[in-house]
Amino acid sequence: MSASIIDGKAFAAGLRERIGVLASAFEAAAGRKAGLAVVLVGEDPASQVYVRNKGKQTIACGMESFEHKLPAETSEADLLALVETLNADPAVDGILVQLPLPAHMNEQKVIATINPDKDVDGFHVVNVGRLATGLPGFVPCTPLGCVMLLKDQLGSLSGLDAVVIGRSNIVGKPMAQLLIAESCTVTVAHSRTRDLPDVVRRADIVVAAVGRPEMVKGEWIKPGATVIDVGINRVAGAQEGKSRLVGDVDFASASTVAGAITPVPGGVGPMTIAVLLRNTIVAAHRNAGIALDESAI
Ligand SMILES: Nc1nc2c(c(=O)[nH]1)N[C@@H](CN(C=O)c1ccc(C(=O)N[C@@H](CCC(=O)O)C(=O)O)cc1)CN2
Repeated sequence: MSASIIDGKAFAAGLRERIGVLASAFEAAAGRKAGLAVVLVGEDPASQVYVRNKGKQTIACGMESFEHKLPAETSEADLLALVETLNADPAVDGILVQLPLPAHMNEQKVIATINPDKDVDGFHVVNVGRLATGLPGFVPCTPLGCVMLLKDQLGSLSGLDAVVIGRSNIVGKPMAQLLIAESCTVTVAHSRTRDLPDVVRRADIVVAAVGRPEMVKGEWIKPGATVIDVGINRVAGAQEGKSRLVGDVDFASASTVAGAITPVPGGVGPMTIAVLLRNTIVAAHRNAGIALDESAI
């Protein structure tokens, strides 16, 4: 292996520490804690773990956690009513509805109901527009976490060739916008891209967010490139009945060619919740009209 391993778990721990300091200062200045409301509909096991971890980490950082767990058969109207209640609650600075939602609910409609200034997931179309036009808003947590890791690793990203594999609203598209804002030359690749290995081979930065286990091979990677693996895929383990997590990148081969690479688990994943807490403390300051140097977090 030649690549250095980008330790997202350690970076996320450092970020949470900085947020903890800001959260105490916010409480002293505002006379209340910053508050994050997380809504879970249904019993998806992975979502239950993520929501539990969000609650625990929110409290550990000195913020207030409001958890709302609704049964899978909750009507869309009831969920929208809860979101409206949270929009109106001054103790709630950030609102997150855990995805995926049950099939009978329209995710876009639910997201559109969240007040954009409490949309700490950055999924509301107003925040999508703000990101695209360079206005202050909220940026989706996973791609913002990827950019934080990239800047920590490389310093300036200006002028670098970046390939984002995947064009989802949650990761691929905002990732491309963020890299453009960092003055990268960005290519967004997807299932219809012709000669993907050749496209990837030109990139100084590769962000893989396709949801296909170990799809990106070492021989696709330009020597010395920085590889960010957003994939979290559970596959069968070596032992019968056991599973293991792998990314969208074939770590074994890619790590012999890349200059730096994120592992799965322990790379991008832990950044998602840490950045959510970052967005929440930012929302709290904005909502309370208290100044904060957001670029320093
Ligand atoms: N409303 C939202 N829903 C979802 C989001 C989101 O950002 N907002 N992202 C994902 C799930 N997610 C947080 O919600 C999340 C995913 C992964 C991790 C993480 O720490 N992963 C670990 C491995 C965890 C494991 O063992 O399974 C890692 O990669 O090291 C945290 C949060 C979808 N829904």
